Amino acid sequence: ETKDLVLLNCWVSPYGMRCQIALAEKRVEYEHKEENVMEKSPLLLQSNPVHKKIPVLVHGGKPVCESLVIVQYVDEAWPDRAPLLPVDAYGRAQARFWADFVDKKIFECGTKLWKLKKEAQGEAKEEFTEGLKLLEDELGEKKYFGGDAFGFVDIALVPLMAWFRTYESFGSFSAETEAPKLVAWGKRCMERESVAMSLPDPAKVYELVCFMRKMFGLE
Ligand SMILES: N[C@@H](CCC(=O)N[C@@H](CSO)C(=O)NCC(=O)O)C(=O)O
Repeated sequence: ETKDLVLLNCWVSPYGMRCQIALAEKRVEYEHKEENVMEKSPLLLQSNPVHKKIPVLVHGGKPVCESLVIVQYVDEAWPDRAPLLPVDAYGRAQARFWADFVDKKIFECGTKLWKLKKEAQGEAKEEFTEGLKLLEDELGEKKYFGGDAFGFVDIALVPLMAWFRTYESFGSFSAETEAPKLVAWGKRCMERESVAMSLPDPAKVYELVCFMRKMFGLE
């Protein structure tokens, strides 16, 4: 099982963290291959010729690309334990809707907070904090996004906890002020070993982003 399951990843990627959490929830062993996205390996280029991006899960030599697709694949390939998506069609549709929202309004937007100069950030910052508020409302008083069970939407969003410090710093906002319920939810998720073992130290993420900003001439 271990030899024929490989995750091509990069430790700082919130997308890769999703896959690590899903595999940990399923207690599935796999080989973690760290990629340097500035020097992509032949295996990565061959496994994801379309986007040439990590994460890629290679199962029995067959590549699965796109983090949310990988998480759903993991749920279906190991269906006998730790279900990640709800069983009913409507619950699955809602989970997919919010996971897609997280992609667009949190991570795609969040990237702009550190990749753009202050003056160009305006719209992205608006969209990001608006996204946080909508997620706060969606979570409400629930323990997790799916209710009492940790699941797909939680996995999609929780890598935010490793990036929040970086987004706050370059987006000049306070997570505690903008999204107190999300901060509390993030702490609850971090109590799960599958999450704690998959998320890097936020200070290390911040350090790398500062280095990348210098590399991109943003500082
Ligand atoms: N929609 C995809 C995004 C993956 C991605 O951006 N991967 C980045 C590293 S993490 O920011 C990546 O591989 N970038 C390499 C490149 O853009 O050349 C997913 O959900 O898997």
